[in-house]
Amino acid sequence: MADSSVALVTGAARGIGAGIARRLAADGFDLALVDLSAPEGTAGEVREAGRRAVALAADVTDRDAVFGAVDSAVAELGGLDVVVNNAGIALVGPVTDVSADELHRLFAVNVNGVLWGIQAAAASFQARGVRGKIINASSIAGHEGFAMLGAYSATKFAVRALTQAAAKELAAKGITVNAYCPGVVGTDMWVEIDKRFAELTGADEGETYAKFVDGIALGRAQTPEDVAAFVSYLAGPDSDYMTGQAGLIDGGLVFR
Ligand SMILES: NC(=O)C1=CN([C@@H]2O[C@H](COP(=O)(O)OP(=O)(O)OC[C@H]3O[C@@H](n4cnc5c(N)ncnc54)[C@H](O)[C@@H]3O)[C@@H](O)[C@H]2O)C=CC1
Ligand SMILES: CC(=O)C(C)=O
Repeated sequence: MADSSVALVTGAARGIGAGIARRLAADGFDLALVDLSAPEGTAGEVREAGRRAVALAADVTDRDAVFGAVDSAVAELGGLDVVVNNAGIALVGPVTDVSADELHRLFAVNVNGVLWGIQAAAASFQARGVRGKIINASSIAGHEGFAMLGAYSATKFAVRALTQAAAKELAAKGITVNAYCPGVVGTDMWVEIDKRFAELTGADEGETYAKFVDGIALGRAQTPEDVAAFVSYLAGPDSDYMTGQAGLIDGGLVFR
């Protein structure tokens, strides 16, 4: 990888996005970090690792804001080679009860946000003649519909569809598009999922998380670093011949 490679990561303030930022910094990338509020903490970690970082506030549901973040990354860091559309939210509840407002918000973040990121990345790569890489957050829930996570699962299936179609459309330009599909990662998102399961089903707090982790063949919950190691591969030259894939990285939970 060239010394000046730049990656942009959305949802970089915490959890998997922060883990990806730390890993890509260790790989030698400079980082543009995007979240609802500028993720200064993660940017500080990247700088401590010896790489340049800019922290940008943008809501991924806002197409103009996403294009603006990509433009800022290029302007402030002198280029952009990799875009990781990681930001996402969860929604727990039976498919029979999901409201129109909940569904609208969920799709706005998890699907529209990824689509705006693909569009902004593709436009920027093509304008600069960069054979860039676009990497999207799907999930085990993008390969299997999970009870109480049906609407969320639908958004992650949609991310796989966008990944496949964009890969086909952009291959001739030398741009690859892939997705990562984590399993049960011990982030704030899972704290919220577990709490909501408890409220809705009467399970004890911690019980749902423990049950999911129990199903993992490798016998432990996943860390952001486990996910980031796969994203590092997708962002680097070793994955140059891979496009349109949505790879499971889940410790052995969903087998496809
Ligand atoms: N935690 C898990 O077990 C799994 C997570 N994933 C996916 O990985 C991605 C990251 O998940 P986690 O780190 O666990 O989540 P998290 O909830 O810990 O962090 C998500 C980050 O995204 C940001 N964000 C949310 N909405 C945003 C918006 N509209 N614009 C900009 N930033 C926004 C949040 O502020 C937060 O910093 C998500 O797409 C999630 O669906 C997939 C499979 C498993
Ligand atoms: C949060 C998530 O994607 C699952 C299924 O754990």
